[in-house]
Amino acid sequence: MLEIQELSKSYGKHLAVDRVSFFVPDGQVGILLGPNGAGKSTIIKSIAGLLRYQGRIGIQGMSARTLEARKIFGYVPEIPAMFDALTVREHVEYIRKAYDSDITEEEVQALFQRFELADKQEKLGNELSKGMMQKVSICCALAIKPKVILLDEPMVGLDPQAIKELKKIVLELKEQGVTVLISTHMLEMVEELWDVMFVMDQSHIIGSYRKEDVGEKDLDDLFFEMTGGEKR
Ligand SMILES: Nc1ncnc2c1ncn2[C@@H]1O[C@H](COP(=O)(O)OP(=O)(O)OP(=O)(O)O)[C@@H](O)[C@H]1O
Repeated sequence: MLEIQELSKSYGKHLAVDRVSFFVPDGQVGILLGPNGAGKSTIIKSIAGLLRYQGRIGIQGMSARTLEARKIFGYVPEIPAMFDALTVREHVEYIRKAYDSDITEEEVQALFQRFELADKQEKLGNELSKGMMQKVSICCALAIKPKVILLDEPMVGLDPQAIKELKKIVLELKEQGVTVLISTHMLEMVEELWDVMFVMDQSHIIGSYRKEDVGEKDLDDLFFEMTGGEKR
């Protein structure tokens, strides 16, 4: 589970996230949906421990600042960061060791197969395309076998096959009871995945929905109603 209480973050005088609170239960997919600059990445980076913030972030009931909490969550940043001198395989190996993960070699190979990285395992970080880096970054986060996973705009830069695979993986994680938080500005990317949706605009959550309450209503209509925009 992921619990955010009164999270605020300023960059200098600019308040990027203003007293945001939300909760994603075990085995559910939460979506942070909003336009560019709404504050989604700032929330995700705060949860990942990359920023100083005000408020409380709980992961499985523990403060996100604790080592115990950090050991059980995976994070896929918006912009993947690779080690230039490590191969694809070594990236995953590094994470496996750092997190003392019990992921097996077979499971690592299965992940590489799913993301079409099996024949790229010996390529170095600085020899990868942007999309390949994104795939390695996803494999690294999954190699932790996390209880909570944060995916910041994960579909951007991925090819259609990888998007399909990632969506399948998100549904599998959900089945396993993992808590997933995905940020996106593209509603159509998460339509079949979400359980709880937090719509953000200008540093705030302006509305939240649970899938069971929305029923058959058109999500686009709800979203544009809330943000005051026009439907495409
Ligand atoms: N390092 C930074 N220094 C100063 N301002 C920042 C910094 N990072 C983000 N901001 C500002 O904070 C606000 C929220 O940015 P954030 O990246 O969280 O938005 P976002 O919803 O993730 O947007 P996008 O969809 O474009 O990734 C924006 O106004 C942005 O300009």
